[in-house]
Amino acid sequence: MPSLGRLHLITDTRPGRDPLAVLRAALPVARAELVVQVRVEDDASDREAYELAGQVLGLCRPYGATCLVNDRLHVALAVDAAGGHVGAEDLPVAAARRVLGAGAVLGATAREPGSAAAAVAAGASYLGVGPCHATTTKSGLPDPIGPAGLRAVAGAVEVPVIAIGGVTAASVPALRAAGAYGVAVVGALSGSPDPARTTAELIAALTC
Ligand SMILES: Cc1ncc(COP(=O)(O)OP(=O)(O)O)c(N)n1
Ligand SMILES: Cc1ncsc1CCOP(=O)(O)O
Ligand SMILES: [Mg+2]
Repeated sequence: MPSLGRLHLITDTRPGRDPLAVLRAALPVARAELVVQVRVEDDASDREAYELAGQVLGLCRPYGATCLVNDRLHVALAVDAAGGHVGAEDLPVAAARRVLGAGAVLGATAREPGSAAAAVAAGASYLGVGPCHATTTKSGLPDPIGPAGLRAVAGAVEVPVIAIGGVTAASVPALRAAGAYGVAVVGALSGSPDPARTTAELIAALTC
């Protein structure tokens, strides 16, 4: 399995957002360090997810960036994405691994060491851990775990830990010090007035 990129850009498909414009700005800066997770709103159709994933894959390919699909693993298979990401309300990790196959990238959400270790034992190749900080991007989330919570998870597993939730370039050093291999962001890039510059700041913080 190729090494995982450190900057995970999760598509923001909320009204008024332009995920492909953000991606076009980020790709030339982050290149193969970029993992794009295609995440659509729950009420989006599979056809919409499929078409967005196909566009994302086409944009990623020349840069060697990785494309994953959130939740909808049949869409990941249909577009030949590198893999997918599942959480507590999605397919169980072991089932997701059977669907995607042994060679796929498979992320799983975790926020404490026990479930993190279980997800890895079931076949997760990386963990999305959070929310690390407060965020308005997704509602109904539990309280942020902060760098200390992330440190507990990172200490319990051998796979890359990707910090998610309210992450900005300014918060990356503390998350890395706590054991994060990389970060996943929605708002930091989608809401940036200059996504190319913000990507450069995130990459600098992740690779220094
Ligand atoms: C890298 C990463 N980490 C966590 C999540 C959250 O997944 P999940 O808990 O299934 O929530 P939804 O994103 O499906 O709403 C993620 N997508 N990516
Ligand atoms: C999907 C998800 N799961 C935990 S936090 C989050 C959203 C992260 O978005 P942002 O980077 O804007 O805080
Ligand atoms: Mg999910």
